[in-house]
Amino acid sequence: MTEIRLYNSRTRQVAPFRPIDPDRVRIYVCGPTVYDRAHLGNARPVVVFDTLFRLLQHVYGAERVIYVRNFTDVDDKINARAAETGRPIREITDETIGWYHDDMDRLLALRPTHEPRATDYVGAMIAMIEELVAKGHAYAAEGHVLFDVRSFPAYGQLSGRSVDDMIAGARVEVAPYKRDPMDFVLWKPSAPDLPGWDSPWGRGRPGWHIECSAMAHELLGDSFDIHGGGIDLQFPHHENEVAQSCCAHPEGQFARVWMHNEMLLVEGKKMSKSLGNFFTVRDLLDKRIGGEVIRFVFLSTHYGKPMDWTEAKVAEAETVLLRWRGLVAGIEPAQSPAPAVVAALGDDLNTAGAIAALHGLAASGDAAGLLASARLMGLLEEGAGGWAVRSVDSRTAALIEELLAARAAARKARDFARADALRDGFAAAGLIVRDTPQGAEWEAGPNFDPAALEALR
Ligand SMILES: Nc1ncnc2c1ncn2[C@@H]1O[C@H](COP(=O)(O)OP(=O)(O)OP(=O)(O)O)[C@@H](O)[C@H]1O
Ligand SMILES: [Zn+2]
Repeated sequence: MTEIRLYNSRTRQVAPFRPIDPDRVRIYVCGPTVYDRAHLGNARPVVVFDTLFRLLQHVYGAERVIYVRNFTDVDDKINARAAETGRPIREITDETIGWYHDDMDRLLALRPTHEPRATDYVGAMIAMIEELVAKGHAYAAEGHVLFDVRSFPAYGQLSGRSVDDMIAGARVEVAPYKRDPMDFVLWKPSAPDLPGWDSPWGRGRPGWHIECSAMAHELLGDSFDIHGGGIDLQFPHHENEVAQSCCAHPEGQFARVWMHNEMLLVEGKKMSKSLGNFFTVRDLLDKRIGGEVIRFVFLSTHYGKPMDWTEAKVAEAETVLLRWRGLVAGIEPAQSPAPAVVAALGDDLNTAGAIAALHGLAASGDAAGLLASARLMGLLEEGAGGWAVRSVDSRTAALIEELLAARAAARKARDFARADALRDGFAAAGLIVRDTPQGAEWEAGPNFDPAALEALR
């Protein structure tokens, strides 16, 4: 059996991965808060953990891996969005989940085994909080329930900080009802016009951290194999998950391996909604950058390293994928992926090394091996062609858009000679253009010649 070695953020070491039960390999990954389109940074953990999911399925069997990724559908940001727009919360969260599925499907990410919505698990959260209060790890105060961090000596171990350092360094919310400034909210009161559930502490709603602890426990049990998410969640979110879960269920150990993807950066800073320096996955797809291209760019960098998004990386991915798609056209995939590719992935998900191995297969002319191995990484999938790698590179796509705009302008100006010349030029270049009520749609025909378009400028 292929050995998988993973870097565990908890122990800060790479170690061989041994599932608790090889017939039920269990992963939990923190999913999105659903009030807006996913930005490109949010897609990085999706692609990273999808690749891990595929590798585990390959090694242990597709039916033996249980992958849970939640939707946080109760949150202040969602309430704020509902207040701004006057729309019902459920409508906003349903719509956002639909967008998330559409966008992540385009990145060739498999749907997880379970995608729990937090609001379906509030009963389990209340039960867990009651357990924590009963065991002396939490206390109720002014309609809130707080976790008592001093009651859990291992608090801070995951992120490598002591409670005293945290207080000194962190921006903590001081509140009169907290015994210690680091104590965090498990439950809080809810105003009558906001979502709320009846509980032993009055009508209220859960804190964010308890959601993941409760859903992971319901779906995966006291102990499971891998917990993932972005490094930005390591503290406080994951630290708090550990504290809640280990104190409520001391017979288990919660997650054995913690994996954190590094951030997608924009000019050295984390891409994030709060900084406003983001663009969405949808923005890229609308620019006709293929989902497969986006996936390839992510896989070109190890998940543990910060990365930038650049036009050059997109162009490189397009070139490689187009060449590979040409090589494997009409070829049946080999029985199994190449050992070098599996070994690279097993080496703490060394996706850059796996891509280097794919280049080796392409160079040696092993198209069947290339196809089987690329598919293990979610690349060169059949049927994905239409929206996977697109048929033209981004520079050509931009030129086509420019020429279509020029044709529209010519028509508007009643310059029919120019409009007709463009129409004939498109046909001569093998570009199929259809006029629709939403505007012009185009497709590269079988004899498409991008060079012929240049002359139309
Ligand atoms: N720039 C980024 N690069 C990589 N992963 C990211 C980035 N930003 C967020 N993530 C990850 O995306 C996932 C979804 O997180 P969540 O929905 O909480 O994002 P968010 O808080 O809305 O984003 P933001 O941080 O932009 O406000 C988490 O696993 C988080 O770690
Ligand atoms: Zn979480």
